[in-house]
Amino acid sequence: MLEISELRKRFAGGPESPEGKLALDGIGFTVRQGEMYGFVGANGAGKTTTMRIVMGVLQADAGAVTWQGRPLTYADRRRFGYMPEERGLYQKMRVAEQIAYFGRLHGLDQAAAQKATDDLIERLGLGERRGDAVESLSLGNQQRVQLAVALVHDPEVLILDEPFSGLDPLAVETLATALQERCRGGVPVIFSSHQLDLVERLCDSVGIVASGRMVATGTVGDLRAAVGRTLRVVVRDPAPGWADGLPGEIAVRGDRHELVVTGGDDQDILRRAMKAGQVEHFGYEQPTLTEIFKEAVA
Ligand SMILES: Nc1ncnc2c1ncn2[C@@H]1O[C@H](COP(=O)(O)OP(=O)(O)OP(=O)(O)O)[C@@H](O)[C@H]1O
Repeated sequence: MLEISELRKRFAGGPESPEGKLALDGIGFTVRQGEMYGFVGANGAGKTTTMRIVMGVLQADAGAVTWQGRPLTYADRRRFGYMPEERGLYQKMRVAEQIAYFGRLHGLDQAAAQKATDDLIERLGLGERRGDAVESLSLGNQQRVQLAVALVHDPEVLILDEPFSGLDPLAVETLATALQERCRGGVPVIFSSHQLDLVERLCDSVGIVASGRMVATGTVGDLRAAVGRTLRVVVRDPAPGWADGLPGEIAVRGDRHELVVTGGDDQDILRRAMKAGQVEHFGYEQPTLTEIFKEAVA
């Protein structure tokens, strides 16, 4: 289990802002074996800083990161797989050579590094590009190589900073499948993303961070329950003002009015909708992660 508790980090300021920037103000969450954890938040919320602290690239001012119940060491981190936000491939090096090289850096012998490289090249669909220099690859293929580099030493934990950004749907599926396989093998996976639909689909648990603080964390189910379900009503060609005073938001699309409410007497709303026009839809819906996110950071 990877446990991140009460991380605080202030970056030093310049002459214009001598107080600096408080990037993390008590970030904490736990990721268990075989759990896929989505780390989400607006730009500048503190996700990259948190991941860098976990990987030892940055030092926290306070707080702790523990792995299997004891403080994380350099040796532990060598067994982790990391995809940094700034990426980190040698542009002139060829794909297969590069993946094997990172395997060696993580302590694999030549034969093991070669075998892991061949497996990953096959698994990530890089076969035709194995002899090409990284700089000649598309963004999506570079990202596949970046993931291969993070996976080559069969890591105990995976920490991935926006692994899906800029990828086409096929590359997203390839990467997602590779991560799910590792997860099924018991590896905790943390990834940050702004693609909330993807996070909702892939992750067991989610952490929402805003201005360096955790504003929500738990399973998507827990977060849904906290927000509560919404009632969506679509009425065609209704009388004007039919929804006045109801506790929700109304959107007008052509001759259709869509009302979304989180409270109120549903039977009363139904009666009013039927009186106002033709009711095309009336039903409760679970909030999406995007709605949960908006509510949490509001
Ligand atoms: N080296 C640094 N020096 C000064 N401030 C920094 C530094 N690194 C990050 N920050 C600031 O710390 C805050 C958190 O940044 P961080 O990169 O962790 O956010 P993020 O959630 O990863 O954002 P994004 O989604 O845009 O990648 C931001 O206000 C950022 O400007």
